[in-house]
Amino acid sequence: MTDTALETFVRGLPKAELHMHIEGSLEPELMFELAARNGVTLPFKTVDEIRAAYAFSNLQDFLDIYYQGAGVLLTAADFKDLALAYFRRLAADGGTHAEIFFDPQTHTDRGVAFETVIDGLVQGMEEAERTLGVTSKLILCFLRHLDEASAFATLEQAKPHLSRIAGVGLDSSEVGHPPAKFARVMQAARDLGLKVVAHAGEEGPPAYVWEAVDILAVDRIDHGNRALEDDCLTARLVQDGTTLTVCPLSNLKLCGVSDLKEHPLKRMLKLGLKATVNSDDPAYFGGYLLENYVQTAEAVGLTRDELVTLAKNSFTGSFLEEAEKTERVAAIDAYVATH
Ligand SMILES: Nc1ncnc2[nH]cnc12
Ligand SMILES: [Zn+2]
Repeated sequence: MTDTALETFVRGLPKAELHMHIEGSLEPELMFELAARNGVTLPFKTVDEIRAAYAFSNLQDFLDIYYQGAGVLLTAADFKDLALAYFRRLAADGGTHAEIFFDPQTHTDRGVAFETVIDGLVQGMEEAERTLGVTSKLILCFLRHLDEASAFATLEQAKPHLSRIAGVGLDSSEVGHPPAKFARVMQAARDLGLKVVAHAGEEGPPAYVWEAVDILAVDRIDHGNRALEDDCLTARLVQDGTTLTVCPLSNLKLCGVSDLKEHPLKRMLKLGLKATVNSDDPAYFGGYLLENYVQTAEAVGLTRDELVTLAKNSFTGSFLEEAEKTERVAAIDAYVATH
């Protein structure tokens, strides 16, 4: 396939995104607009100055600037605008469903009410479904650099809103904060009927992926790249059919791989792992969903069949109802039969 044929094919392929932090979709332009609207002073004067600051050598480098950027989000309207901007980009990329992460502690710790965050996001999600036909679910992430008590307090705040939350996750600084630190709060979330996911093996060792699997009994692993260092763990993930939400451009920007050509996505598929493609924090990592597919396909030489597998995995690995998954996969088959 030529570059444009590849892009056209993937754009038309129905796809879900399962790993995207809504705060990580805050583009510099919207950051300035919200800063002006809310009277927040940014340490940058121009959009170009912000983009120039997006040179990271590891996860922590990125997180420092990402938490600072989120400081412009104050009202429900801000969260709604943020969500809608993301859904418009996703729809333009041929995305039809998203399961988005949000980090309540980033906001409640600076005095923004949990309700403000979730009300705004849900308004954006509802409008996106109405106007763009994009469906979505919310995954509440606990910040793993904070303690268990803070995670429990956040789960308590979430209780009146459980009908709007599909699951809980673990994000932020991985190394030094293993999944076991959150075993009890993740179990409490599961007891409330929530799905459980966790970032693991992004920078952390295979032992953290084992903990996510054995201690948290996760429904999906977010990233999972370093699981490949352990054959036994890889075999377990294949056997369990665990979905990995892989984020190639994020891995490149945070120096998990030094060149996209070295990205393990194709290897994961060949090993039988149920990998998906995702953008993680698209405003910071230089590409939304389509760019992640296309740039990775070009770099590692994904076949048309592999692209179709990735798109199907994004629905079968989602938290949609089984009947809905079947319909979404049928839509992919219908597209592939005619393109
Ligand atoms: N890639 C990532 N890893 C961990 N925490 C995050 N929060 C936002 N993006 C993240
Ligand atoms: Zn992430």
